[in-house]
Amino acid sequence: MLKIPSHIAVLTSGGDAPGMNAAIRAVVRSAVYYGKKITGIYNGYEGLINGNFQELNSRSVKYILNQGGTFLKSARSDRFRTPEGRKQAYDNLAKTGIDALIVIGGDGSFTGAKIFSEEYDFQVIGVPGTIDNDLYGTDFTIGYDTATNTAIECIDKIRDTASSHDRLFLVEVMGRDSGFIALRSAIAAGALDVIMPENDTTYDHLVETINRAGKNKKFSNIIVVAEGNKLGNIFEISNFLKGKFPHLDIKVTILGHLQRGGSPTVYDRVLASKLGVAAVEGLLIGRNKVMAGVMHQQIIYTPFEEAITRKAYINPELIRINKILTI
Ligand SMILES: Nc1ncnc2c1ncn2[C@@H]1O[C@H](COP(=O)(O)OP(=O)(O)O)[C@@H](O)[C@H]1O
Ligand SMILES: O=P(O)(O)OC[C@H]1O[C@](O)(COP(=O)(O)O)[C@@H](O)[C@@H]1O
Ligand SMILES: [Mg+2]
Repeated sequence: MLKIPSHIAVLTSGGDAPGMNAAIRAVVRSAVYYGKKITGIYNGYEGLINGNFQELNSRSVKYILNQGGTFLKSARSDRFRTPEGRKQAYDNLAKTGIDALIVIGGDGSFTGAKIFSEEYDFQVIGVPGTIDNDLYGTDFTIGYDTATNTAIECIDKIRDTASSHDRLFLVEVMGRDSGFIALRSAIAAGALDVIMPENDTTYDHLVETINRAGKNKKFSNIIVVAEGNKLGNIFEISNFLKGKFPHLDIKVTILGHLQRGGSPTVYDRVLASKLGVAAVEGLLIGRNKVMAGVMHQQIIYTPFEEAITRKAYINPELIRINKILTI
């Protein structure tokens, strides 16, 4: 028989992402709208284990829609990886009368959520919040659009100085195991090439690309490097290229955590609002162990198992387009 939850909890986990606040707001307001009790858990799974709970109401989430970060704070919790940690987490939920949980996070958070939900037969829904966009079951994750906008704002600035000095810049963007941020920012910023885990770039290919640029009289260039690429770290790549092209002035810039902050874009605010409502409505119709996502403009619920194990799709057409446009 379908058990409808009466008291929902929400937490943010893993790397923070712009738009997480908008998602929390949407969860809290829709829970209130449907007459449910709603509790915020601070510090992700660490707060779940420590009992760091706070009951929320619709006014608790005012003025956060446009704020980066997450007011509930986030954490990476080693204790939640242990059965003892998860037992403590369950005891705290049970003691507080919470009967459903919404986890806003990425692949790691959903792996933990799946294990916890199975261990304790606890109803859990995920909301994809990560700048990496590395989840199957949603076209965009919350934060990805803002992060790429931040990245291209920075790369545009690098472009100015690269052009003044006829330099080659290697720019590292985030993406622990994926090239989504790299590919999208490369296209938007007109980068000469992009090195990411999905395209197995070789040193030979890089040499060929730089030679081609020289022949086509492109004297200032940007190559976007995803941190998770398989060729090597950005300094190794730079040293190799310096050896091959001693006449080129080659510089390295690492954008790093800049990409994780800032006010969310309209796209991320709207996506977070849709997904926060979808998560609560999903719980109310009995969905469990699934992630709410938007694919082709439609809300869909994908089992955690698929969301974390199936590969999020990098569109090879974008790689082809970038090659054509940087001739
Ligand atoms: N195999 C696992 N078992 C239990 N918890 C996990 C597991 N993998 C990840 N988690 C929990 O999820 C948290 C967030 O995962 P992480 O990979 O850091 O971020 P994200 O969710 O953004 O991908 C981890 O710190 C840990 O507490
Ligand atoms: O902030 P930290 O802990 O240094 O982690 C950096 C990692 O987090 C990310 O920014 C986001 O990844 P997650 O959302 O999976 O946590 C990655 O791109 C990056 O590799
Ligand atoms: Mg992740």
